[in-house]
Amino acid sequence: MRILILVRNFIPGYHQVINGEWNVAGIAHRAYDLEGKTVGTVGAGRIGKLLLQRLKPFNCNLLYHDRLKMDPEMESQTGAKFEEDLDAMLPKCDIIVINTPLTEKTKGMFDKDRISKLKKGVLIVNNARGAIMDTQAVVDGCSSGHIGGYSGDVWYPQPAPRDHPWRYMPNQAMTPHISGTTIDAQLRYAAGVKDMLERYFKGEDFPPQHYIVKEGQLASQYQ
Ligand SMILES: NC(=O)C1=CN([C@@H]2O[C@H](COP(=O)(O)OP(=O)(O)OC[C@H]3O[C@@H](n4cnc5c(N)ncnc54)[C@H](O)[C@@H]3O)[C@@H](O)[C@H]2O)C=CC1
Repeated sequence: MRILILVRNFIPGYHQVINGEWNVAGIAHRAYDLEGKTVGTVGAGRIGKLLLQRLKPFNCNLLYHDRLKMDPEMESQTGAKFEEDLDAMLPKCDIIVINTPLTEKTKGMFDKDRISKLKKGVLIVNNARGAIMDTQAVVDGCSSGHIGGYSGDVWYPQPAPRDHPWRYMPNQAMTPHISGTTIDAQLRYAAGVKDMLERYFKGEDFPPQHYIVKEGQLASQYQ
């Protein structure tokens, strides 16, 4: 949703409607097709893989960077190419989507230097964690136009204070932290919590993917 909102320049069109305006050229000069664009995901775990599957019908050139290569079946199903070197992948991307956890390694991953090496006009979607970005570097990139659009629902800190600069930078399509909180998702959380509590009181282990810390050790994807 956020990729489409940015690539089609949706938000200014929505504001024109509210403001009683009608200026098609004012939207179109910054609107593009998603087809044919290079989209790279940083992180291809559960969400990154679902994203690649959903992007497949848009006929993009799909790239992914992760600590781990996906299984060959998923690679051939999505057509996504593995990029071992993050800094080799990023400058190829028209659109970058961040899907890694916040860890000691990903904190501040998108700093001024890294952003300066991205394609001019790059679109960035970050629903992962706000602190993966250097806040001011994103503001500067959006203000200069080096970043063509930034969208996400995660901020640092949260709740975002009224004077958080991402509220006021140009070309942003931000929301509060809403991605995981549909009514359907809340039913899944409730069922998941019930299942884990039942297992806990029976003295059973949880499914391995549900551990964040086990016996004092962070799960590998958070290290
Ligand atoms: N905005 C929201 O409402 C939500 C945000 N999230 C965020 O999205 C993140 C991803 O979620 P999932 O896909 O479920 O997690 P996941 O654990 O399935 O996938 C994370 C992937 O990131 C990779 N990774 C970790 N550190 C890396 C590094 N330094 N370099 C490259 N790759 C690295 C891991 O190998 C793994 O494949 C979560 O950690 C969470 O922060 C998740 C759900 C809702």
